[in-house]
Amino acid sequence: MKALITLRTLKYFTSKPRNSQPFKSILLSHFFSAEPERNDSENDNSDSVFDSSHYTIPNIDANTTPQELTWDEKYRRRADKLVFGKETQKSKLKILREREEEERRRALAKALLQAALQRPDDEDEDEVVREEDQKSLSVGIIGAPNAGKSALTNFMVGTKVSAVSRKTNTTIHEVLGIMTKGETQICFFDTPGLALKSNGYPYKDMKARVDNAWSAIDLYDVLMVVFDVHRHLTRPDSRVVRLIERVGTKAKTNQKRLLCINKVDLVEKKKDLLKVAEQFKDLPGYDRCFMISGLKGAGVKDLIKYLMEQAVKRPWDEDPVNMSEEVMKNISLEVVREKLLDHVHQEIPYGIEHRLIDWKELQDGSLRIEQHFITHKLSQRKILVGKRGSKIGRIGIEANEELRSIFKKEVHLILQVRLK
Ligand SMILES: Nc1nc2c(ncn2[C@@H]2O[C@H](COP(=O)(O)OP(=O)(O)OP(=O)(O)O)[C@@H](O)[C@H]2O)c(=O)[nH]1
Repeated sequence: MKALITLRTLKYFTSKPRNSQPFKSILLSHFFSAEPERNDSENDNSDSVFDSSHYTIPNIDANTTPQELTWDEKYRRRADKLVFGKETQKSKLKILREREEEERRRALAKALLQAALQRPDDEDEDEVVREEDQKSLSVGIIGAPNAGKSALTNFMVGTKVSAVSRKTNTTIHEVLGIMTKGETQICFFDTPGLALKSNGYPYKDMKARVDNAWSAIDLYDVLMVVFDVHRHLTRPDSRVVRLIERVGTKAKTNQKRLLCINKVDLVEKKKDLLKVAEQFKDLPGYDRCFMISGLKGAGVKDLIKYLMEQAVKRPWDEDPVNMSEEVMKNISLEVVREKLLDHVHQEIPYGIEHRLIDWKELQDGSLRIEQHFITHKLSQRKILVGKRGSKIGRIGIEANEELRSIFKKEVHLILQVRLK
């Protein structure tokens, strides 16, 4: 009888709606971690590969309806009657129905939550704007490492375009983020963090990287300097003030420059913010100063409004409905990199080569993405792979789930850790 109850309980969970997968995931992960220990030799690559098809990933489709129970109701009633008697059978069925109802309620609540979280701008997406009506603006975002450039870009664009993490210099290349609203399209360029000496000029060893960033900034219609006000109030850095001053003194008459005093949410005493505003109020070369929190969104609406007003009549650079493949590829790299940084706390991610190896749209509309981490140290490979592939597996599961929700399609992510 116990066996029958267990069987029925298991059957209940496995016949639950698709959006209640975590239980299955727990089961699978338990089975996975119970695998016999394998030999982690240099040539044994089996545990260094994460393949999303081996894992169950929660379905995020809001329209998912609970699946029907697969066991025929007639046989269920007969079996329950024989085993439990009439009354018990009724109450068991009642419990099952209540659970189903609860699942349905949860699915509905989730769908409502998703609808509420959707940006109102999404309504504009299907509108076709004639080329002669289109307006464009290019915005370069510049600032000291960790100032919050990536978080602000992500907030404005609405998708993950840049890896956000607690470590500095996480932005490894320029990533384009696009915001299209009505007739206006704004392209954001996220520049790598600039490390500066106290005179406001770059260190020699960083020169190539920094020169790149500096030479690009003249090309933008608007240049936004992002500045971490919390850091300024707690651990002031003269290099950052010099960076702000230096950008202001660069002569370029038709380029608008903005100062974004960021992370205001971290400042407890608001009068401290006034002091900072006072300090920068007569700064030459800047058109506007905004107090914002790029992470929480405070003040970002005003900033976007200002940017929309600066847009000029010029055809859009990007198709607003379909993300260009190049942007999607960058997003896939950034999302995986962000998960890597979340799970590997040592400095090693910076020494590891991270490459997109394959990108294919499959016949069923899903995406097959293969990325490799390449290292020349066996010790680094071991850290990345984790015990019996647990670390690379976790990175893969989380990245896969996020990519599915960004691209709104099935993603088959394959990650591999290789030795050079
Ligand atoms: N509280 C708070 N934290 C923020 C805000 N903006 C960014 N952060 C955090 O600050 C850290 C750095 O943010 P990033 O967006 O990666 O900074 P970045 O300027 O792009 O950094 P680099 O890539 O190193 O140049 C992350 O931990 C963010 O979550 C903000 O407005 N408020």
